[in-house]
Amino acid sequence: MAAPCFLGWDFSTQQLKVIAIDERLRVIYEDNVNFDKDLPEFKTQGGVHVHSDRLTVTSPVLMWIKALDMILEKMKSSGFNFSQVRALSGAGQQHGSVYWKKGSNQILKNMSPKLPLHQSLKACFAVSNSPIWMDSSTSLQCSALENAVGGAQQLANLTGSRAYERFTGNQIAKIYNQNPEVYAQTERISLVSSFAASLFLGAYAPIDYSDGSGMNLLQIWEKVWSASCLDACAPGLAEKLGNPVPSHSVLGSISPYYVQRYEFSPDCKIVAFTGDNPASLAGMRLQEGDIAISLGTSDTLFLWIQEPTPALEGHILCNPVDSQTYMALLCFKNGSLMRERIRNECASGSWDEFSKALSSTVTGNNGNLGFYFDVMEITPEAVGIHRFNSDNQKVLNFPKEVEIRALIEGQFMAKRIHAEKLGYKVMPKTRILATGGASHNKIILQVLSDVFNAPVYTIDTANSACLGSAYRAIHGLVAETKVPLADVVKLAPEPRLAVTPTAGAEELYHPLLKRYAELEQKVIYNPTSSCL
Ligand SMILES: O=C(CO)[C@@H](O)[C@H](O)CF
Repeated sequence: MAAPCFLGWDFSTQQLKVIAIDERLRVIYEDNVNFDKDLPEFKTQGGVHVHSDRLTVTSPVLMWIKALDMILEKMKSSGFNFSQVRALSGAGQQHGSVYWKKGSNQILKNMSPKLPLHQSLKACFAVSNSPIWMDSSTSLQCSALENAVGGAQQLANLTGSRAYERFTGNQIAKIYNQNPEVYAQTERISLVSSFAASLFLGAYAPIDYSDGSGMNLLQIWEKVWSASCLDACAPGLAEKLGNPVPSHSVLGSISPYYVQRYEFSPDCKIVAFTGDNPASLAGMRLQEGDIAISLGTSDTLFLWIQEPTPALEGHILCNPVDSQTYMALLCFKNGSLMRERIRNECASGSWDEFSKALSSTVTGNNGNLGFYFDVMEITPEAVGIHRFNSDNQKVLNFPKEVEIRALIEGQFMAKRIHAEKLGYKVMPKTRILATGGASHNKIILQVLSDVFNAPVYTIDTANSACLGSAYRAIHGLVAETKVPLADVVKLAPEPRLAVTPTAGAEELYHPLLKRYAELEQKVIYNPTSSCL
């Protein structure tokens, strides 16, 4: 009898990835299909089409389906034993939407195992090019939605976020506004995650609470669709969405299509798919009190939050591994490119020199504070470089080593301030899980640890969404027993402790954090005011 295994899928922007793990969580297979390289007939760049208006961004839904056909054939040719798969789950890029044409549920249910998926499903979509998270063409729909529910903060209180152009409700509203006949032909609207789950289920799969939190449509407290939001976007929308489900739900057994064509076991269970960021939270095995910080081109924070306070920045989502709690997502656009520009100007382009300069300056930088936004920042909405001395006077420049510390301390103080605005509380058991380029620099991590007064661990998250999906496949089989995901995956490799807080740092940063928050109000972008 072949040893049981579990599959995790990730339908991300640029590629389709799959990972197989055994019962001891060891990776026994992984593969990917790169949309640009392996499916050139779709002529995508980075997996997407940016339209001529520079605002509309879509991906061909048949490309995603062909990628699945391709990866399953690759697995079959490599001799992968599908019969050993006990359960599978997956992730999809958040916010993207798929529009199934009337009658498609029947086609899904009766796919012939003699044909690849894309041949059976090629006529199933009312919209061939799905809007995805990089789209920003729905500002009118965003304003209409916020007005309909009583404003941006009210919408955030209801759905966890103010209106964002990429969020699915606004995308659906645009399609209804611009192509009512396409909307009328649509029997079912899926997210990328629930669309992918539907392919394996052989029927329409429900949207899970966590990815559903990225639509501006789900009441995150009651976990039901908000009637006022649905009505503001399009008529009869509830029926087209179906009812949302807890993210750990077992949706059913795999479609007979896969049993007959690939020899999956008929008992292989499908666990609800979710968004890529919620799946990454599972893959990083975040627990209550943890903060995951991805230090990349943009810096992203994932937070596990018990009692969130939705704000006009950031996003509160239902937690994918514990439906009684929440997760927050904060994105800081000025991340590594900002750090590299200051490194080039103040440390001759050398990270060693940058680190030496950071080590040579005192914690708290003698009260000098800086805001560094080469591009329009989204958390908060601000742009430009703003420096203040210890008397809160604006200054035009700092000495190079002071500039370097002001940049790093400022970036991390902003993260703590905005995390706490969303309801996060730094607790004695708080761990920071750092990933991404800058997480290899211990001098930078020491500042992070001091600002948060918490130990910093490093983890490799290259496949976190895929791995998190495989973990969630295991968890889904036992979730009804209320076993937490952390217990199910305790055999996974532990994060590595990198640095702990410097004694006295908390007392020093406490007043600085307060000053930073006050000064931030002065630099926030106000198109009508003269420059500061
Ligand atoms: O828009 C985002 C999150 O809100 C992105 O991280 C997408 O999920 C990437 F696929």
